[in-house]
Amino acid sequence: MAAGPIRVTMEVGADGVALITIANPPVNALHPIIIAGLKDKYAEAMRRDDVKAIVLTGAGGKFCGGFDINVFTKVHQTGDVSLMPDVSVELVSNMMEEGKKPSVAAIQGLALGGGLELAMGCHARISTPETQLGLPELTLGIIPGFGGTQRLPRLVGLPKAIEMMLQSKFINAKEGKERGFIDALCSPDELIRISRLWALEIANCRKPWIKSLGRTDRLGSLSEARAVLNAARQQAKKVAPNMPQHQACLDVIEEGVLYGGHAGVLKEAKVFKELVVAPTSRALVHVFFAQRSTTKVPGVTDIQLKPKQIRKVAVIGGGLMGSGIATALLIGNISVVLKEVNPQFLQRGEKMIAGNLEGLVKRGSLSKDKKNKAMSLLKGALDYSDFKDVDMVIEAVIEKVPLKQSIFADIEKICPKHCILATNTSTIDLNVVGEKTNSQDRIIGAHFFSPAHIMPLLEIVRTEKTSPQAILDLITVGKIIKKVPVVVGNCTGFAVNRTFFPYTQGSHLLVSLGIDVFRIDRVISSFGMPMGPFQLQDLAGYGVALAVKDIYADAFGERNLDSDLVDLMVKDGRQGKMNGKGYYSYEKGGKPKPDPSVQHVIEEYRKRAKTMPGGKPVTLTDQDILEMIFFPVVNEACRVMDENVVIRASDLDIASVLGMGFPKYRGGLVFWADTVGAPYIYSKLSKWAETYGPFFKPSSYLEQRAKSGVPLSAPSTSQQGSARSRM
Ligand SMILES: C[C@H](O)CC(=O)SCCNC(=O)CCNC(=O)[C@H](O)C(C)(C)COP(=O)(O)OP(=O)(O)OC[C@H]1O[C@@H](n2cnc3c(N)ncnc32)[C@H](O)[C@@H]1OP(=O)(O)O
Repeated sequence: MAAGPIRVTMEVGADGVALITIANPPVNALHPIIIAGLKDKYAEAMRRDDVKAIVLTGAGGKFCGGFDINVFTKVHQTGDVSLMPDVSVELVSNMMEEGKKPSVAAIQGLALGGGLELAMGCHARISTPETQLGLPELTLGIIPGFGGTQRLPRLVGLPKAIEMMLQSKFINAKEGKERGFIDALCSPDELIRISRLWALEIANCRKPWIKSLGRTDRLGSLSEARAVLNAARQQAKKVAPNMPQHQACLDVIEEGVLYGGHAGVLKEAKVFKELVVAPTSRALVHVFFAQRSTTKVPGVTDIQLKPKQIRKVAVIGGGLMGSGIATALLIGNISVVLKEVNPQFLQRGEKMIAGNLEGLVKRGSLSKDKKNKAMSLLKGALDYSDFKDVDMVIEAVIEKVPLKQSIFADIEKICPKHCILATNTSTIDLNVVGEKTNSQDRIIGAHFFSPAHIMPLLEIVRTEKTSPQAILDLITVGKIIKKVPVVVGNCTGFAVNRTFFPYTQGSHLLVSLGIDVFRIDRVISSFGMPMGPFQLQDLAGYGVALAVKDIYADAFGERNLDSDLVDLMVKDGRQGKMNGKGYYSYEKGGKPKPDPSVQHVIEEYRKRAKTMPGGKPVTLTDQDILEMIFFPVVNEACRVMDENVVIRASDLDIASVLGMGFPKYRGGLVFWADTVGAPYIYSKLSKWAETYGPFFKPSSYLEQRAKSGVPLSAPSTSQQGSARSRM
C-alpha cells in the first residue's frame, strides 16, 4: 500500500466496527492502488475476530468520484483491458455483499460511478442530505462496471434507474432517502457515529441485512419491465443514435431482469470490457480530460498569481448577447450594471434578462428564490456613473469599430485602474478595439456564444499585451458562472469562428455544384451535429453572415469562398427563422419544414456561380458531402494550431464541441480528424483543390503532418518560438 495521499486505511474501534477510508484527493477516485487496498482491508476485517461490522467512507468530505478515469486512458493507449482490476465480482459481490460481516456506506459530498456502486454493495447507506449520487458512466462511452446496472434498478426501481444511467442524472441524497435508496440522512458531524451504530445493529440482527443484488421487489412484473425497457430503447435510438453504450446498457439491465442479478453482473462485465476499448469511449474520455485542461494556461495559471475577486460587472449593451451575458453573471451571484443608451432599450434589456431567468425556472434549472436574488443584483444605467467601482466591464454592442473604440476610450477614464476591460466581439481585432486607450494590458475578449446564459463555452481572447492577471481573472469568472473557458489568441474569428468559417462556405459550394440543401443538412445531422449548416444559418439569422462576409474575405484571401447565396435569400424576402422564412419555413411551436419555394433562389445562385462542370450537377456520395464540408474545417484548424491561436489541440476539440455542437462522442474536431488520418484528408483536399479551386488547398501544417505521419494533435516541436504565434 502506498504511503502517500493515495491510500486506504482501516481503524478498528472498541465498538468492533472497522472504519475503512478511501483517500485519493481530490475526489477519492478508485485508482488500482485503492482497489488493491480495499481488497486488502476487507480481507483483514473479515479475518479479525475483533471486527463485527464495517463502515466504508471517503476522506476529505467526499465519498468517491468513481473509478480512476486515467486508467481508461492507459487502456486506450495500450489496448490492454487487463489493466482494469476485477472489482465487480471479487470485491463488491464476494467480499462486500456476500461477506460474513455487514457493511454500511457513510456517504458525503459525492458518490458517483464506481463509488456509488461500492455503496450499493453495502448493506445500508447513510448520507448527508446534499450528497450527489449518480452513475455517469455513459458519458464516458461505457456502462457501469461494478454491478451498478443491476443494483440500481433493484434499489430505486427500473424507470428511475434507467433515467439516472441513460441520462447520467444525479439525484441528491434527500431524494435518495425518499426513494428508499438511502437508509438515513444525517449531518456531516454525525455521519460516522450513526453509520457505526447502524452497522452494529445489522450485525446484531436488529436491522435488516439487505443484499441489493438479490432484491426483486422494485423491479415490477416482467411485462412492466419489458414495457419500460422498450420505451427506453426507442428513446435512446432517437437521442443517442451513434452511441453504442445506451442500447448496451439496456441489454445488460434486461439480462438481469430476465435471468437474475448475478447473470446480469456477468454480462455487465463482458459488455463493459467491449465498450471500454471502443472508439466512443476513447473519444469521450479524451473530452473529459480535455475539458479540464483548458484552464491550465502556461504563464498564467502556473505562476502563483491569485485571482482577484470580481464582485461587480458592467455590461454595455442590453441586446440579445448583453442580456444573456448579464443573466449568466447574475446567476453566478455577481452584481451587474446594465448600461443602455435610452430608457426603452434599457427596459427591453431588463425584460430579456427577466425572461431568461424565468425560462430557467420553468426548465427546473433555477429555483424561484435564486431567480429573485439574481434580479436583485441587477441595476440599470443610462450613463457611466455606476462604473466607478466595477471590477470588470463587458462590452456587447453592435460590431462597429468606431463605436467600440469610443466606448473603450470612455470606460478607461471612468473605471478603476484594476478593472478588466472586456469585449464580446466575435470578429474584430482586439488591438483595434483598444487602439484609443493606454490600457492594452487590461483589454481582453470575452466571447460568449448565443444564448449566452445557456451555451457553456467562453472563448477568452488575449493579445500579446493582455496581462496574465486579466486572463486569470476572466478564467475565474468563467468558472464561477459555470462556463468552460478556453484561452485563445487574437485573430479574425478567433478560434471557433475562424476554424468553422469553411463550414458554411463549404455547404454553399456544394449547393453551387448541384447538391440539395436539405440532403446536406441531413448528412451533417446524421454525423451528429445538432443541425445542418443551412438550418443553422436560418437560426443565426442572415445578418451575421452578411456582417462577416467582407471581414472573412479580407482575412482569408484565396481560401475564402465568395458566395452570394445569402444576399439572394435576403433579396427574396427571407430572413431565416426571424421572419419564419428561410431555407426552411417556420411556424410557431412547430418543427422547421424544408421550404420547396426556396428552389428558385438556389437555381439563381447556381446560375450565377457557374461552378457545375459542364453546367451539370455533380454526383456525390453522403461521405463525399461530409468530407467536403468538414475537411476544409480541419484544414483551417491546422492553421489555427500552426499559428498557436490555441494552446493545445485539445482546446480546439472542446471549443468545437461546446461552441459548434461538434459531436462529443467523436472527441472534438482534431481528435476526429486524427481518427480519419491526416494523409487521407490531405489527399482528398489536394484532389478537390485541383478540381474546384483554392478553397480546398491543403495548409502547409496539414501537408507536413500528412507526410511525416505525426498526428495533427501532436504539439509542434517549434511551438514555443513560432514567428506566427498569436499568444
Ligand atoms: C467501473 C465504473 O463503473 C466506472 C467508473 O466509475 S467511471 C467514473 C465515473 N465517475 C465519473 O464519471 C465522475 C467524473 N468526475 C466528475 O464528474 C467531476 O470531476 C466531479 C463531479 C467528481 C467533480 O467536479 P469538480 O468539482 O468540478 O472538479 P473537476 O475539475 O471536474 O475534478 C477535479 C479533479 O479531479 C479529477 N477527477 C474527477 N473525477 C475523476 C475520476 N473519476 N478519475 C480520475 N480523476 C478524476 C479531474 O480530472 C480533476 O483533475 P485536475 O484537477 O487535475 O484537472
